[in-house]
Amino acid sequence: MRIVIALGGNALLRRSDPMTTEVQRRNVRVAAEQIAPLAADHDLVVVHGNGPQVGLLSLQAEAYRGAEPYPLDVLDAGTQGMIGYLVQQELRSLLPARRQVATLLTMITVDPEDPAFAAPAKFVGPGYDRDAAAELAADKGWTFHQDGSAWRRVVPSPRPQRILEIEPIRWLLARGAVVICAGGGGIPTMLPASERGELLGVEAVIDKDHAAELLAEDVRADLFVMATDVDGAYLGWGTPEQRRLGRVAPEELAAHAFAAGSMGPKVEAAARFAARSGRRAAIGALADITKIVAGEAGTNVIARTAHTRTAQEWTAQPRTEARTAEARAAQERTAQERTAQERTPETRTPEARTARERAARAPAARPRAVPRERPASGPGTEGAR
Ligand SMILES: Nc1ncnc2c1ncn2[C@@H]1O[C@H](COP(=O)(O)OP(=O)(O)O)[C@@H](O)[C@H]1O
Ligand SMILES: NC(=O)OP(=O)(O)O
Repeated sequence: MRIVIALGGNALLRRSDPMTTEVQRRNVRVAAEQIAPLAADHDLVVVHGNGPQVGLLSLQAEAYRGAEPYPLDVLDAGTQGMIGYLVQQELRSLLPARRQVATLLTMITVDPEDPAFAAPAKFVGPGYDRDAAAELAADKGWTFHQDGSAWRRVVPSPRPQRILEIEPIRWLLARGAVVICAGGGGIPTMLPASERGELLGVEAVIDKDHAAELLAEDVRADLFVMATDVDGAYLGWGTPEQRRLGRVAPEELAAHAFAAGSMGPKVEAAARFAARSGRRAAIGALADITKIVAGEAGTNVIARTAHTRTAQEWTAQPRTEARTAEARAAQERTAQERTAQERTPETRTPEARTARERAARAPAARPRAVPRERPASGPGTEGAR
């Protein structure tokens, strides 16, 4: 089987854990011990979260006054290296020497018009008590939402559209490597308005469950597993009546509400994958990965209509390729429109040309206008996670 496994950032750094390298390594080792035995029989792609880690890097960046803090896209890239390194190292230590493990920096495109830019919802960094969160919000202009009993910073989390490195990911898989990619949901990236324009990083953190789902479709995974710090998706979560879902169809999940920024994206990603692929998606505890793969643990999302999906439908164009084709067609249309405008005498003036060029650049320029949640005045008082 080909399996995409998404490891939760909160599972790698649990809320009660101190945010140290050693603690993360210990948690990564738990994950690696679960994943390594699967590598003998399966193609494996590992995606990791970065919520706690990217927030911590941001706090550290804010503490140094000698330079502008690094933007979130750069910090996202940092977490791909940092966490990817730990996962790669721990897996290599457990796998036979001949089995290659590779971590790939992965950029994923997002839509500048995504409504998520106006409604930050992705939890990052440590948890605070209410007063400490209010102080940081006032000091740095950050937004905080309640996450369980703690308050955590939230940042925009636009939907992933296209995985720019999908080809190298497939090359590595075809050569038998265990691939660690799309870490932290990928580095959010804006496509240029024209083929030759520059790619731009975006101040955001993509949800790694949505990114992993896109990836699972793009690599034609047989199974998509989201491993986190709970043993499944619960109905009535946090109430005395809470009940874990065992096996469920995607359309049944749509009838229930799940928490935005945590279980919500997992449930949505699982339902989407199961419905589109006819294959199984599962949500469960990091320590249970082997059992989840065997279908013996977690919340398993399986389409009722799986048998009606033909192999031909599932082998049709993957989403990233479909988006690429759409984007190319849009670029060609824009180029044709521009050529037509240039042929029109009244648009040939320098002013008209400048306005047109500005308009062409506008979508790509937008992410720079996404509020940078700053300024800073030293590190905040952190509560326990
Ligand atoms: N309905 C629910 N069922 C189970 N867990 C839930 C539910 N609603 C919210 N949660 C929370 O979701 C968390 C897992 O999501 P998240 O923190 O985003 O995980 P990760 O970072 O590991 O991907 C759990 O620790 C739990 O506190
Ligand atoms: N990027 C992301 O979704 O990270 P978490 O899994 O840590 O929330």
